[in-house]
Amino acid sequence: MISFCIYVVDDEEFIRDAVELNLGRYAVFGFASAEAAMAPGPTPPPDLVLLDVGLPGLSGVEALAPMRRLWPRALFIMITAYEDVDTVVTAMKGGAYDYVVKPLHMDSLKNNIENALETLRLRKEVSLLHQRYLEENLPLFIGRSRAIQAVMDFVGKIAASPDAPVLICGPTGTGKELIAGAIHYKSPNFRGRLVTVNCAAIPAELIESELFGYEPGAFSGARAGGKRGLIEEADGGTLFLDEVGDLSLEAQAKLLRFLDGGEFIKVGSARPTKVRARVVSATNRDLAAMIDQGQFRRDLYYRLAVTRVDVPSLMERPEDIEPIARHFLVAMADKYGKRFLSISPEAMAYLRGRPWEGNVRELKAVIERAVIAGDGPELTMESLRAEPPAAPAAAGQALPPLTPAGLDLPALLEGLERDYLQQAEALGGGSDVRAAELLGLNYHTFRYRKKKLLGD
Ligand SMILES: Nc1ncnc2c1ncn2[C@@H]1O[C@H](COP(=O)(O)OP(=O)(O)OP(=O)(O)O)[C@@H](O)[C@H]1O
Repeated sequence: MISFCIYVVDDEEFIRDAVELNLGRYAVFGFASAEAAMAPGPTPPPDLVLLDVGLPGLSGVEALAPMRRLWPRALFIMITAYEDVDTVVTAMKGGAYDYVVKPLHMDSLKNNIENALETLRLRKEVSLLHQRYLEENLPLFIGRSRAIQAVMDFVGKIAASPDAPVLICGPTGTGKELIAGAIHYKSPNFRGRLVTVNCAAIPAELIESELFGYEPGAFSGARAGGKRGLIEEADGGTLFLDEVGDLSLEAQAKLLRFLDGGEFIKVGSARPTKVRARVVSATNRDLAAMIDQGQFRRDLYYRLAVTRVDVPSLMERPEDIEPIARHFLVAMADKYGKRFLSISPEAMAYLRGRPWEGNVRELKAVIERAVIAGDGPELTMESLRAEPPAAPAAAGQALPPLTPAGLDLPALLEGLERDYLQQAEALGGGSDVRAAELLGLNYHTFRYRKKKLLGD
């Protein structure tokens, strides 16, 4: 059971005594003035404050703001001598939770108090759930370098302000998406959804309807029931714009309008829709150079980069290679049901010396391949040098003929695409750039398809 501390701030002693007497199961402390309640002392900070409006010295309404600063989690019930609408409105606007009118009737006061305590109980429960949810969902971000520790400190700080936009910059495979997830799950926005938009993978002509949605019948080919846009899906949560540097100038202008007012107009609608979501964006492109070349809007950059975090390449933080390699060794051994306990000194020296153009993603692929190839318990040079595993040959199999029974073309095409993606991954030897080339795909489209069909 959660125990609560209640302050009664009233200059009438019998009111303080009556509340204390009636709420004996809580820790109740009485004060004759606001100043006395706020003075440093041995009493614990309150969860609930019953605050008389007509106090000597600072009035209850005047004391509300400094008290809320002092005890930001507490709830306030104002006590007024008569139902003075102006005073009550001012107090409620100032953040009071409720009010009661004198003369006090203990039964109804108890009701007001129990309601407030129920709200506090729910808040505490939500915060415990958040804690548990964090333990289950928070991505594990490994790294002992000062640069990565600074990134983690930053994530902890930014999480507290749920509306501030964040721009994450850094080369491919450095964990930008992981950081976006950490920002979402650590902030109060965790109650809403984390919606990821891969800006590079959505064709320019579709970006508007994907982001903003459309009304029924907005254009020919539109779904009969209309469509909720991704921004709306992120209401109350986080909108993660991955590869934001790939947005067309037209889409940039529309996004800017949303960032300026929190409002947007769905295709085919006359009314604006309002959404509150934190916008986290990421890019591995040089936005400053793109601004100079007129490919990225400067005004949009400033709106996105209210706070900015730069993630260095793995080569710039070589001290992270070892812990990350060990982390993936454990994860991959678990995934493939193998027993790997260590990495040989020779293999570790090799890992430290590689250029890691694909950064952590490439390191992960190399460890995964070595675990598949080796037997354990030590990861050796031999398993690191092993050829990439052969990809399934299903793509080469004959396609089923179309018969009167019909076939599921989307599923068939998806299976075919999955096979080719796996083959390209294996042939690319851990480099997504090479794998994309092998399939004649733009790198970002490859990454998007791979994430969608293969899960990373
Ligand atoms: N510090 C880290 N600790 C553990 N895993 C990491 C770390 N950094 C990256 N990873 C892993 O590496 C892979 C690539 O990370 P992620 O997709 O977040 O990179 P990215 O910077 O968003 O890449 P891109 O710019 O190509 O989209 C993921 O599997 C991620 O879990």
